[in-house]
Amino acid sequence: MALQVGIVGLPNVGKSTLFNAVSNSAKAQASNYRFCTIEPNVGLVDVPDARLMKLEELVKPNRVVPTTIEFVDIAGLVKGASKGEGLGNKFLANIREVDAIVHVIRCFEDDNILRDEGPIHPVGDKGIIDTELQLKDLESVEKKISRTEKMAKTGGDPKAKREYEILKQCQEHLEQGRNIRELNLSKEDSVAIADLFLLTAKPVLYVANVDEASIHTGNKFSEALAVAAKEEGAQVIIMNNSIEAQISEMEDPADKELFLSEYSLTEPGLNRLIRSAYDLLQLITYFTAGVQEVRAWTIHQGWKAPQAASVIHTDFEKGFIKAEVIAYDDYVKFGSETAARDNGRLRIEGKEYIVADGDVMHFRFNV
Ligand SMILES: Nc1ncnc2c1ncn2[C@@H]1O[C@H](COP(=O)(O)OP(=O)(O)OP(=O)(O)O)[C@@H](O)[C@H]1O
Ligand SMILES: [Mg+2]
Repeated sequence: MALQVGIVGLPNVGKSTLFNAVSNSAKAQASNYRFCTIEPNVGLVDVPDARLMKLEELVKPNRVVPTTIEFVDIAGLVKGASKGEGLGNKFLANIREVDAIVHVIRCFEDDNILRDEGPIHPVGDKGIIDTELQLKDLESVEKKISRTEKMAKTGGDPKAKREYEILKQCQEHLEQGRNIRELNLSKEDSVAIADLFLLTAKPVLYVANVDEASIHTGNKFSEALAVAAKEEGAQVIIMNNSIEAQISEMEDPADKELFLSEYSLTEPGLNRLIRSAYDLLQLITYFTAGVQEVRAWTIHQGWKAPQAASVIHTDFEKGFIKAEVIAYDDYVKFGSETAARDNGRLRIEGKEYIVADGDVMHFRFNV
């Protein structure tokens, strides 16, 4: 289950620079870390997780497999993109099925970097992109309304009627220039629009792409953006995409350390971004740890043990018997599975167990 994140924004705001940072950072890792470019604009990267490194140290496995996240870079959207202006429209389809959106906003001044929208204006820029995504969604909603209208109005099916009501509600909301995610539709009601993959229903986080001097403090632009983002309960990550791209190009870890310390950074901003995307999607990680392989797996918060097992193999879910679980902290405290077991810290859990972030799991199953 690779989580997919789509990068959107106006032209020339630093989207591809961010994407290159993402792609390079994976390439520059040790050889047992994977990178593949699925398409020129889709990059699969490892999710940085210090716990995985710790488990590697303790278990000394043949290989370590992090969990991954996919980034999709699209061409800059311009005003009118939803109606086919610019290149963006063609690519909007690419982000239909992403799980979350990272919206990059230019928060740096540089006269050499072309900008068609006048002085730097993060909130205005956010508005332009929001509008394009809303118009695109409106198109999808209206198409479905015209498809289902007759049935909802003439048929006696209450489900079709309810769906129609929700669609109308979405239409009205979009026409008012608002995003679908604000509607907070119930799980049940979301079903009515699930097949539309609405862009403004997806969770969003903002990257304030700031100038070098502002990476720790932010600047007046990122502050204005933060106010607007707060209104919609969204997070803003302050970073400098050019610096990120430079960090990611360095292959020698010592060079990287030095570069980071020159900027008084303890880690790349990219790590913060990836972790925030994880939180945004309410994902958690559990581990499997054996001498062959130490591996991180991504699941949704609240998943029970059999469902968690299914990301390894569907047979694990079907034939699930029980799970042996050691909390990450216990594993580290006692240093090995055996020691944790000897100290009574290995639990046997059944089908109803809700997996916790960091659990080290071993599944027993029938085939
Ligand atoms: N924080 C920053 N400070 C200064 N320059 C930056 C910063 N981030 C990116 N740039 C520069 O801005 C230019 C545009 O960046 P990039 O190509 O990543 O934009 P883009 O959003 O992908 O544009 P497009 O929509 O045209 O694909 C590049 O020259 C890049 O080096
Ligand atoms: Mg680009």
